[in-house]
Amino acid sequence: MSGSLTSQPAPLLRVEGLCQYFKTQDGRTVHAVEALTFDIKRGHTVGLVGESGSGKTTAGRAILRLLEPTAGQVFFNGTDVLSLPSKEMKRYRQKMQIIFQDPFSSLNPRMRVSQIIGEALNTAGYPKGEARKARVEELLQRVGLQAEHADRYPHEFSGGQRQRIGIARAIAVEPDFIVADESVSALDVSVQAQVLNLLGELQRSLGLTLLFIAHDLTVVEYLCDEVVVMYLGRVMERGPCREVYARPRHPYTQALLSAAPVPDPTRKKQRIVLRGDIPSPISPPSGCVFRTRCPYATALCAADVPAEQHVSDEHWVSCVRLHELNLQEQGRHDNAYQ
Ligand SMILES: Nc1ncnc2c1ncn2[C@@H]1O[C@H](COP(=O)(O)OP(=O)(O)OP(=O)(O)O)[C@@H](O)[C@H]1O
Repeated sequence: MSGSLTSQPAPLLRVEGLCQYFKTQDGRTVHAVEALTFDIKRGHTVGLVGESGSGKTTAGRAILRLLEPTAGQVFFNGTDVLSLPSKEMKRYRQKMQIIFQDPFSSLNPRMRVSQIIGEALNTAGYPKGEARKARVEELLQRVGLQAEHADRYPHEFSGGQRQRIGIARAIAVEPDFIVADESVSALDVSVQAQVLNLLGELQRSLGLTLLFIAHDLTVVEYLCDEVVVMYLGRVMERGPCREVYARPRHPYTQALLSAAPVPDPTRKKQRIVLRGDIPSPISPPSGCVFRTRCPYATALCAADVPAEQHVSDEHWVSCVRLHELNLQEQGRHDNAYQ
């Protein structure tokens, strides 16, 4: 969205070495998020992508401290929010909001829209009375609904309208940062596009910083400045969308992009089909977690967890064979022109 900006704003959010484990009933450990590191510049939108089970939702919730992370730090405007006592955290909660995945279960069915949004205004200490009523109406109009919708219950709305109510609730407290968790996936394509446009418009006009959690790579390319690609709890590749989409360097990103539909049918591409299923996060593979499905894996990949390698600008890739694979690609390319 703001990818065309030439100046580089400072990060509003920095996630460092974030780990979120869960214990199963039989005492085993689920490594849902492992050593997650990335940042989001103020006013930027970052897309978090990966297959189902890669840890995206857990990461979003851990960042907002809706879960208590196992390890790591989350700096919001320079403050490590994970180490804040709960009283101080309350103040930060207002600045960091979430739009939930499912517009059907995230709104209390027994509350009118005015109460749902009013509840958010309560937590922000907004005064009651006429001013609040006016604020609710203003928020509804801001998200493309009407003032009279304030008296209705969630079941009286369509999926797209409910999503808009969720967005109004999130922006009611004037946050700086919003996690939007697949906020459009439950909707049909045209409604999805309208909600995406609304999010984009609000991001620009309110100067919001967004973490957009999604399966759909096309949506991320459309909406986001940077992308973080996760697999089995770990980051495989991250960087500016224009760079990662044009030159994906990690075999997993290449496979994901090869499976995404291309809007332009003349841009033909070969689909990379990954073998096997995603392993269990209870016993992730040693070394590179992607190696059991990677077409290029060698014994080297099982040895150590690959360190992130700097490719260009702010483009990082976690693959020990990165340079070797790139040389091979280069060789193929050169041969093709001989
Ligand atoms: N409370 C929990 N207890 C145990 N395991 C959990 C818990 N929450 C998530 N997990 C596991 O953590 C892993 C990551 O789940 P998560 O929902 O974060 O992935 P995701 O990438 O958001 O998937 P999806 O795209 O399907 O929403 C999964 O294996 C999931 O089963």
